[in-house]
Amino acid sequence: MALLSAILETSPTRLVLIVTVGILLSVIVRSFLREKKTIPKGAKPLPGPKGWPIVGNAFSIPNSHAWLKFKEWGDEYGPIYQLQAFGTTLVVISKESIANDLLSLRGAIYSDRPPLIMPGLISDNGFLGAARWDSYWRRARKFTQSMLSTSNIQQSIPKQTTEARQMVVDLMKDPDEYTYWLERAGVMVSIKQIYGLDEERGPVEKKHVHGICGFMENIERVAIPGAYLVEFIPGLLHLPTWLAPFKKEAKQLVKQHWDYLAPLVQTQSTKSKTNHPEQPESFSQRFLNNKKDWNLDDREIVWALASIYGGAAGTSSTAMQSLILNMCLFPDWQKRVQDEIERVVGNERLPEFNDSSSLPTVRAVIKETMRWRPVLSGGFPHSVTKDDVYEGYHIPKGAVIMPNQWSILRDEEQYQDADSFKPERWLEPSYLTYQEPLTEYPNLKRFVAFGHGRRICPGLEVTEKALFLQFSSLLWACNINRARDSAGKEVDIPFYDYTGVSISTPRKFRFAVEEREAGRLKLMEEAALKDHRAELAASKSS
Ligand code: HEM
Repeated sequence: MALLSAILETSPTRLVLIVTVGILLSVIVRSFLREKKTIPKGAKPLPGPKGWPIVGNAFSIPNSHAWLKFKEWGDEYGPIYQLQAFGTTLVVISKESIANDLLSLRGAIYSDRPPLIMPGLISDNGFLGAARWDSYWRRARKFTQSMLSTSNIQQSIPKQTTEARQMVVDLMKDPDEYTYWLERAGVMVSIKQIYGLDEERGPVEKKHVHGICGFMENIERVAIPGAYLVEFIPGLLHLPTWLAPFKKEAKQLVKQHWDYLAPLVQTQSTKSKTNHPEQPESFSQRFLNNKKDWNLDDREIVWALASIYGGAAGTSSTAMQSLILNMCLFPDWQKRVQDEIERVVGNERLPEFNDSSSLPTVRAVIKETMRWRPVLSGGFPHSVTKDDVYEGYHIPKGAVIMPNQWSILRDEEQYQDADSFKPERWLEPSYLTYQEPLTEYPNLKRFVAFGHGRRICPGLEVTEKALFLQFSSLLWACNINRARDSAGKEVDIPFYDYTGVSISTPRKFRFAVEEREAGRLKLMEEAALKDHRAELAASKSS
C-alpha cells in the first residue's frame, strides 16, 4: 500500500522514468535468461558472428539491404548460421534444400511468424502475412487458398488480359508515370476479383490504388526493424496511450485502413447471387453467400480480403519494374523475346494467355528476373514453436528463421554464374536448372521467390498469369530503350539501385518506350476499351 501511494504521489515525469527503467530492466533480465538457454545434450550451437552481451549482433545488422550483409555472413559461416538481437535468436538460411528441410518438411513447427507488433496494431491483427500460427491464420488461410484456387484464377484471365493491355496503352502515352500504371493494372484486377467492383476509368481508380498501396506502405514502414522500440520492448504496450505515441499513431492508421476496406465488403452484401456465367462471383460474394462455411466473422473477413488485396499490391508491379529495367540493361534479351513473340503471335492479333506454352523465352526472362532481383530479397521471416535440432545444431524455440532469398537464389551449386542475368539457364540443357518440356518449364510453381511450406505465397498463380500477360503484351507492342537527354546522349541506368526494405523495388529510373510497328498501339487500345465496356455492361446488368 505504501508503495502504491508513493507511486500515485509521484510526478508524471518521474512515473515515466520509473516505468521505463522497470521495463528496460525486465528486458535485460529476459535477454540474459534467454541467452543462458541450455542446449540439448549432443547438440551444438549454430555458428555465427560474435555479438555483444544483451544486444548481441543487433547493431551489426543494417536496417537497409540487410540481405547483402546476410549473404556476406553466409559466405563466411555457412548456409545456416545464427545471430542474436536482444535475446532473440535469428537463424539465417542461404540454401534452398535447408529452407525446404525446415520450413516445408518440418512445417508443423516452422510456420509461425515472429511477433510483429506494429503491423498487428495497424491492421487489428488481421493482416494474414503477419498473423501468428493461430486459429485466425488457419481459418483465413483456408479461405484465401480456396479463393485463389487454380479454377478461380482461370476465371480472372479475361480481366487480367484487359488490364495488361490498358497498362501498355497508358505506359506508352505517359511513361514517366510507369509505377502508377503498373500498380493500377494489378489493383483493378483485384478490385474486380475480390470485391466484384467494375469501376469507370479515371479518378475512382486512383482512390483504390492509393487506398490499398497506402495500406501496404504503412505495413512495410512500421515493420522496418528498429523503427519502433516496442518491437524490442513489448512491455511498452502496457503504457497508457498518452505516454505511448506509437499507440496513438496505430489507432489513427487502423481507422484509416478500416474506413477504406470495410465498405468494399459491405457494398457486396446488398448484391444478390450472380447468374452471369461470364461474371464469376467475387470473393466477398462467395463469402457472403456461404458465411457459415468459412467460420470468419464480419471483422475478420474485411482483413482476410484486405490481405489478398494487399498481397497483390506492390509485388507484381515491382517484378514488372525489374523486367522493364532489365530490358534496358539487356537489349539482346529483349530482341530474343520479341522474335519469339513475333513467330508465335505475329502482327494480326494480340498475345493471350493461351500462348504461354509456346513462349518459353518470355517465361525464362520473367523467372530469371525474379531470381536475379528477388521482390522480397531478404525473404519473409518464419518462427519456430519448439526447440529443434538440425544436422546436430540446436535451433531454440522462438527463433526467427530468415530464408535469405538473396543468398538462396545466388547459390552457385544451383545457379552457375549466379551473379549474372542469364535467362538461358532455364532454356539450355547444359544448365542444372533446365527442365523439359519447354511447353511447361520454366514456370513459377514451387519457386523459392514465393516462400516456403504452409506459408507459401497463395498468390503465385495470379502472379504467373499477370506477369506473362503484362510482359508479353508490352514487348509485342513496343520497344523499351534507355532514355536520352536533350543532347541525345543515353541516360545512365544504375546496375543495382533498389530500395532496401522488404519489398525491394528499383528506384525511379528513366526509359523510353516506342511503338514497334504502326497500328499496334491502336489495336491494343481498341481491344482494352471494348473489353472494359463489355465488363461494365455485364456488371450493370447482373
Ligand atoms: C511477384 C509477386 C509476389 C511475390 C514474389 C510474393 C512473395 C511472397 C512471399 C515470399 C511470401 C511469404 C511466404 C513465406 O512466409 O514463406 C508471401 C506471402 C503472401 N502473399 Fe505473396 N507474393 C507475390 C504476389 C502475391 C499476390 C498476387 C497475392 C494475392 C493475390 C499474394 C498474397 C500473399 C499473402 C496473403 C501472403 C501471406 C501468406 C501467409 O502468411 O500465410 N502475393 N508472398
